[in-house]
Amino acid sequence: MSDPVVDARDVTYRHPDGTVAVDGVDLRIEPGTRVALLGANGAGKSTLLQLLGGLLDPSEGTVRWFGERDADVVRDRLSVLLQDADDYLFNPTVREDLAYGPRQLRLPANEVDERVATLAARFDLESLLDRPPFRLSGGEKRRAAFAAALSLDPEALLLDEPVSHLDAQNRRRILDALDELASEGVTTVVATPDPDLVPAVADRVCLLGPSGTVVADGTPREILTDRERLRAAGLRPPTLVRLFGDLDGVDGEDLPVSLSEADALLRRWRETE
Ligand SMILES: Nc1ncnc2c1ncn2[C@@H]1O[C@H](COP(=O)(O)OP(=O)(O)OP(=O)(O)O)[C@@H](O)[C@H]1O
Repeated sequence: MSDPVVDARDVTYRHPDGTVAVDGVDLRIEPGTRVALLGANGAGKSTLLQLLGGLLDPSEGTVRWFGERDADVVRDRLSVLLQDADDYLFNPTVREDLAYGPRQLRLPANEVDERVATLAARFDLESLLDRPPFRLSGGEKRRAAFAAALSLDPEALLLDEPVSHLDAQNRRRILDALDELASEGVTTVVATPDPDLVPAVADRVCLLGPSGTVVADGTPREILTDRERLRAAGLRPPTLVRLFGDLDGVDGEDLPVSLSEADALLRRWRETE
């Protein structure tokens, strides 16, 4: 069996002022899985994502990536996209930002150009390639940063709130890209405070409690229909669960947690009318 993409054991992160942001987390992420780290603001999602991505060293515990103890050895196999797009756009043009990673890997020039062209087409960046990143809108920057994170063709992608504050079209583009990556077998980990987003991006949900611990780990259905547990974690159940869960006779496996499940349920009702 192949090594897990990430294997975190009893990981704790303490800020210099003593604040414990992540507390004793055990988390093993298998290749090809889609995981959501779901938690309220301040729950420790960003800190945990940075620990899992090797950008922060744990105060206690260990993290291994593909079986390795040194994150630098696997840097080109795993990309992390944090919330601030500006962190990923530091070259004079978008084109150079997309080419930066592949050049670092010393890929031949024609392959670098090919990767840039493919990413530009995938994220609708063609007309922006020769612009300086600081002349892009917020949504365009997010698309460019996402493309830059994919420029190394990583086996795993860890993203912090990838669709927050995006309009419907940009949101759709990012979600389509995540679907495509999943179908290619890329492992994705998405940190989000939004239970409504979870069914679109994950098959497994790690629910963070208010104090940096993982309080539940299960399928979207198991986690998103557990209203009590979500409330204890400072979150509201997803809209669909609140809407359909209050109707008589809709419970258990019938309760839709995704739009496609809600659509199927509505169709069944229409047929039996
Ligand atoms: N530099 C810091 N010094 C001390 N405590 C910090 C620092 N940065 C974050 N924290 C604390 O660490 C905890 C976890 O923060 P983190 O940013 O990981 O949470 P989050 O779940 O990503 O939140 P959000 O959804 O608001 O982005 C919070 O209690 C926060 O106040």
